Amino acid sequence: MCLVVYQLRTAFVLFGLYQVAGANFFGSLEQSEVSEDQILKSYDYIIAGGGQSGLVIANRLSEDVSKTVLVVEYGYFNRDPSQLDPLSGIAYLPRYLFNYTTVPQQALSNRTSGLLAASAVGGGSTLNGMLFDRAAAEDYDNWERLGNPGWGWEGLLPYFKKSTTFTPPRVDLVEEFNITWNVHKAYGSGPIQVTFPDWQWPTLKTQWRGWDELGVPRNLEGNGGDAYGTFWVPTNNDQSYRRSFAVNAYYDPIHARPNLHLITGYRVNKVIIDDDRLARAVQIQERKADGVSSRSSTIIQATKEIVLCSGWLNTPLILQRSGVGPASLLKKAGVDVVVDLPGVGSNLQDHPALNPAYEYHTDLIPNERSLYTNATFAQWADEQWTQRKGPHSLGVGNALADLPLRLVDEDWSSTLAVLQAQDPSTYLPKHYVKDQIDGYNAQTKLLRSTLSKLNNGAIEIPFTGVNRSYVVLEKPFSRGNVLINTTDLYGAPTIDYQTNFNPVDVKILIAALRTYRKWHTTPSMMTLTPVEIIPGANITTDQDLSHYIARSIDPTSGHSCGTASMAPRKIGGVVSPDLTVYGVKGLSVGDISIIPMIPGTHTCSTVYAIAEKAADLIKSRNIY
Ligand SMILES: Cc1cc2nc3c(=O)[nH]c(=O)nc-3n(C[C@H](O)[C@H](O)[C@H](O)COP(=O)(O)OP(=O)(O)OC[C@H]3O[C@@H](n4cnc5c(N)ncnc54)[C@H](O)[C@@H]3O)c2cc1C
Repeated sequence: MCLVVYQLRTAFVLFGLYQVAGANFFGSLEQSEVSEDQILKSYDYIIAGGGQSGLVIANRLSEDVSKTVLVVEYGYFNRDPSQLDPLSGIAYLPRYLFNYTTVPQQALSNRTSGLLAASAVGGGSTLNGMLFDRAAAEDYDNWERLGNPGWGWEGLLPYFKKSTTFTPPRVDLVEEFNITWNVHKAYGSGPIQVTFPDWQWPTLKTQWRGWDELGVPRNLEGNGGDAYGTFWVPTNNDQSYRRSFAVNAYYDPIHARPNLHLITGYRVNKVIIDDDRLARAVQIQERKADGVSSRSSTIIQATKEIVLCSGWLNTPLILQRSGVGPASLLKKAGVDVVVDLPGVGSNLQDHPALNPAYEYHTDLIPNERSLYTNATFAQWADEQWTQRKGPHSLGVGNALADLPLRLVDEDWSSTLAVLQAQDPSTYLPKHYVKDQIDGYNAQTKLLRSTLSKLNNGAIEIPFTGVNRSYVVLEKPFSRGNVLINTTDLYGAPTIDYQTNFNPVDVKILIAALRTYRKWHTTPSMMTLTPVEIIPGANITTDQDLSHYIARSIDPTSGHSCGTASMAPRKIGGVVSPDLTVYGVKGLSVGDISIIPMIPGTHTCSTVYAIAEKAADLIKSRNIY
């Protein structure tokens, strides 16, 4: 009897959805996209945020045609074809980003900073740099060691593979540049296409030799758990070097599913949680250019689960507006406390990055500048690109040096000893309670052990055959936070990275800048006659280097995470290893916020794996 009722209900819902989707096909909205008037009163699953993780989870949950899925996305589609080209990865269009700034960063001469939080269908994957790498196995194993069974490298590898398909580049390029990879170890047959471009600058070979001469070991495949030393990294492009991302890989192929709805230009204001602490519905509201909506808000019910995928910035804000967060903050903001969960919005981490530069006086030709200085070469490059070949297929580059602390800092053991001797509360945000301090202690204990090993990186230096690079802090010890505006719940939040607040971060960065210089003194690099431009060869003392760092470091590489951290509740966690929010039923998080300790990698590939795993976890607890 129950089964019959269930089938009737499902058939009714599917019929309703099919009608709506059919109507969209002839309208201005994309198929599967609905307007507010077409939206149903209730869905099995509601996903807050149609960014990178949201679209993966929407795809997987709607595979079961008996389940209805609604995705609510604040941003809009970006269907401009140029957004698929490799160079789009360095032009972060402001209209697809949230427009907030941080509070003054105390350790950065009180500078404020912009931030990178995507606001578009496909989220970060729609505009990111497309470098497609993963961290060393050790970094994910630390998530598991922190108290998250199933989230180590072995637990994530099937999901890394499930999300990705690798295609080798042309053979002569492979031979000329000694490009290496290991399909079996790293890749599967998933929706995201990855490959190497059709071009590399000749100077890249010199740079590789420089790292060899410095004693940095080469790894054949970084994406198989060995992301340390030097290694090649593919980009998430298809074989015509077009961006392969959450929209064209996970959404477009299934956009006509009748059980899937997507509404764009709407904000999830909050989750409505009943007296039994069951998440029952979301309140959504139309977005307007000036941020003010003319319409009143609408409530949509979820019968199985609400999944927050609004990213590192907005997932904690939605939780806080819903009454889940630090009680003292919520009371100040006039929000009724549903669950006092101090970790919501804390534990913010990113990869602070410096951008030093050299002039190569005897650079190889052609080089990147040839595109502007040599008309014949530029014309040839343009012609090549009409066949989707040549220099324009190269985006952000494909080689990384991921340097273990021991190769960066001669004094590494005393650096780690400084950490051990620290009173952690000195450098943590002032509102941290005991559980959070205990959690931070657990993290630093793991990081001290990890950084004493050679199987992971403390500093990343991408090299692309050009004369400038980034020096990136992979495992920062400073922690920040994202807190709602207590006078206007939808106003600009308080965003504080506390970049370099812990002096150990500065110590490691100084050692890294010196290593970067040392690389330029190797015999191979000296053939380029490099002359330091930024920060400048006259900046040599620790004090001068730390001033340069404070003046110029960018607090973000676009890898912000940790603000709804997966960890035991007694050490400040927000979600359990099954990704459900502590203290609330029917509510989970499936995006980058759940990362407890930032991995030493660009985060896109890791987010695909998290979202794929999240979808399996959600399905497994909602079988009926
Ligand atoms: C500019 C930039 C460059 C990057 N470069 C690289 C790179 O080269 N390589 C790499 O590996 N990684 C890179 N990253 C990181 C990577 O893209 C992100 O870590 C990843 O996309 C995060 O996915 P997510 O699903 O957690 O969040 P997002 O993809 O950001 O999705 C969150 C979505 O939620 C929506 N949203 C927010 N609030 C609400 C609300 N209240 N209601 C409804 N919807 C809401 C947003 O509009 C957004 O679409 C970059 C990121 C950025 C921003």
